[in-house]
Formats: sequence, C-alpha cells, structure tokens
Amino acid sequence: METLQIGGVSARQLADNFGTPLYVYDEDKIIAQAKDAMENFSSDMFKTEVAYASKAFSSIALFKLLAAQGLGFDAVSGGELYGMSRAGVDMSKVYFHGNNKSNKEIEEALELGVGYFVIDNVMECRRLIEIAMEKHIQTKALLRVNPGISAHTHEYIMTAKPDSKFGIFIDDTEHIGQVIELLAESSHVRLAGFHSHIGSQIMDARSFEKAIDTMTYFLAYVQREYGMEQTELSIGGGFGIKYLEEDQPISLGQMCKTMVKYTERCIQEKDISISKLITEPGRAMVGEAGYTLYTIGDRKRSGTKDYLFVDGGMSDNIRPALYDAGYRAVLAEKYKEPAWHTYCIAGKNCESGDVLIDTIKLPEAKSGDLLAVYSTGAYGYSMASNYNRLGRPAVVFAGHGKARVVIRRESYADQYDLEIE
Ligand SMILES: Cc1ncc(COP(=O)(O)O)c(C=O)c1O
Ligand SMILES: N[C@@H](CCCC[NH3+])C(=O)O
Repeated sequence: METLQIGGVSARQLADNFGTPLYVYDEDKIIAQAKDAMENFSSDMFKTEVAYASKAFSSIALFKLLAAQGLGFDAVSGGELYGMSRAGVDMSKVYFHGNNKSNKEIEEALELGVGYFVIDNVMECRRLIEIAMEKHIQTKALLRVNPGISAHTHEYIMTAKPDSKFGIFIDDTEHIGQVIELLAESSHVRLAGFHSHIGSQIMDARSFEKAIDTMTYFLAYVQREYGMEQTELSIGGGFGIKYLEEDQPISLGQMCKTMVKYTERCIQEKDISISKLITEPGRAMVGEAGYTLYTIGDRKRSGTKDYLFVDGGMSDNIRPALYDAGYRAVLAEKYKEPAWHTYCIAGKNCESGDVLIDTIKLPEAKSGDLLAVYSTGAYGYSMASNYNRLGRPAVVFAGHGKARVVIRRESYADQYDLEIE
C-alpha cells in the first residue's frame, strides 16, 4: 500500500503524530516558489521587490522562511504587522495595506518602521499625515488606484470594478489629485508611487498586462500633470494556482518574468521611467504547498448522494461555501488505486452548505481512511474559524522527511480562554 508523502513524510505518519484535521505544508515547495519569484522578478531597468501577501497564510515560521529568501511582505492589519515584527522581518520591506486602517494601527506601523503605507482614500491620507507629524516619523506611501480591469475570476474575488471598495478609481482625478497634493505638502509622508491589484486566482497573463498598460498610462499622466518622476509601481498579486485537474496556471516564475518584461516594454513605449516594480503574490506562494488531511468518519447515503463525512469542514476551509471553490483530493493510502466511486465530501459543521467537495471520484472509502485535499495552503487556515467550537487545526511544516508543528491545534480551553466568568 503506497501512501502519499508530503515533504518526505507519509500522510499516515503525519495524521498519527499530529492528529486530524491537519494543515500540512511542504516546506520545500514554498522555498521553491519563493526562489522562482525572486529569480524571475528582476530587471536591469528598475529595482524590484516581491512582497508576500500574508493574508494568504501567516505564521512566524513562514515569515522567517520567506524573509530568509529576501522577500518583503504585504500586511493588512496590526495583527499581521505584529507577527512580522515578532518574526524579525525587516520592516522597511513591509507594505501596509487595508482600507480603514485605524489610528492605532497607523501609530503601530509607524513605530515599527514599516516601509510603505498603501493609502486607500483621502481621509486615510489626512490621518496618516497628521499621525506621522505628531510622532515625528518620516515614512513613504503608495496610493492604491483601481485601474478598473475586470479580471476573469469569481466575482467575489474581483477587486477592480469601478465600484470596488478598494482604492481610488483611476478616472477619479479629483481625489487622486487631492492625495498627491496633500502628500506633496507633507514634511513626513512622501508619495513614492502607486499600487494596483486586479483580483485573485487569475490565470490569464493578459489581465495583468492590461493592468500594467493602464497603470503606466496613469504614471505618464501623473508625470505630465504633477511632475512626478521615477515613481514606484506595485502591480499587486492575484496569480492563479491549480485547484482542479483542468486548471492550467502559468508558473509563478514565468508570470513574474512576463510582468517585468511587459512593464519594461510599456515604460519604454510611453517614455517614462519607474524606480521600482513591486508584486505581491499570496496564493501562488503557498497555495499548492498546502494540504489538509482529514479522517473519514461515518458514511451515509442520502437521496442521490453518497456522503463521506470528515472531521473538519467549512470551519477549516470556507472557500467552497464562500466562492463555490473546487478542490481535488485523494485517499492518502489508496491514492494510486483506481477511483470508481462517486462521493460527496461533507464536513461536520452544523450548516447544510458545509460541503467541501460536492462530487469526487475515489477508490472505495471506509471509516478511518485518510483524505488529503490538495492546494489548501492559501486562504485555508487564514480564513478558518472556530465555528461550532471545533477549534482550528494544527499547522505542520514538512520537509526532507521531517515534520514540525508551526501552529498548535486550538484546544477546547484555548477557545474559552478569552471568556470572563
Ligand atoms: C492588495 C492585494 N495584494 C495582494 C493580494 C494577494 O492576492 P493573491 O493571494 O491572489 O496573490 C491581495 C488579495 O487579493 C490584495 O488585495
Ligand atoms: N480570500 C480569497 C481571496 C481574497 C484575496 C484577498 N484580496 C480566496 O480565498 O480566494
């Protein structure tokens, strides 16, 4: 019986040692993605930075791993900044995003020496200027511009519609002008450049090219209108990964190379220069490196469905319920056997939408079998909840035949420790 290996460790051994449900990351795959991005996102015409979008999955161990590869980071909250600083990340390589950053978060970020604030709106810009002045701290900012590109992806994860909550729409020259002018007058916050992000799980490089084309037109405009030269440009993240067999994503390295080459072409054509190009991959850095292991419990036939119940569910992976996201999975100890049986994989949360995989073909399954779901490394743990007090599963990093817990399993007590009796 051949068993699925993750990072050189058998899935059965992982389940027996650490329990299920269990998030497992193949550490070497993460490192390979980081190297692929760093090697290919580089140019002779401008500086470059790969900033990992930590919303996809954050942990101290991951921050250390990626920082050692030279990556910067994208954070969207005080909580993410805290984790980065505890991990010893070089905070000057951190981009602090988020609409509606609180004053407290802005203060914390300034004190931590965060490299860039990615400003979402005019009010935030005013608050940042005021707080930086009060604290006598100098900092840099990028303005988030919504380029209005509709990337081909699930509607909920499309961030660049004209009415998106993120950034200032590219045609809204009034508010963009206000931010530029406010920052031109500020003695503490310098506008270093602009940011755009068009969505997530995008497979088609042309969507990114369209965004780069639009943003470089925009840079030509701010150069003409405001004399801003040598600006920095962040093209965000959003590179798609393989969830289902039919998904054919372009590799992260190839995407990075394409983005750099296309930007070089665009700035030459438009006769502008940029000082730095930034990208913020989240999903593509960790998604395919992550697996979730579940133990199959009861089986039940209900109408047309042959249910396999697992010991987790929407509380550890909300994406099927939230986005209709599809996943592929195998029985870890029978993964080479022919898959004849059609099952529906449902979780144990008290919600009829708690279905992880609606239809999947597997070898005949029995109670106690181990199910390994692929590509759960991004937005799995980071969007997990303790609904029904199931407690978030542990996270394990596996590599070179060894495994270590990087986040421990939430116990019953952990979940009630915040309560005051
Ligand atoms: C501003 C910004 N940057 C980067 C990302 C990372 O996206 P992804 O995980 O799809 O690469 C997101 C999320 O979509 C984002 O909103
Ligand atoms: N959480 C989403 C993506 C949102 C990306 C963050 N702006 C997902 O699971 O696919």
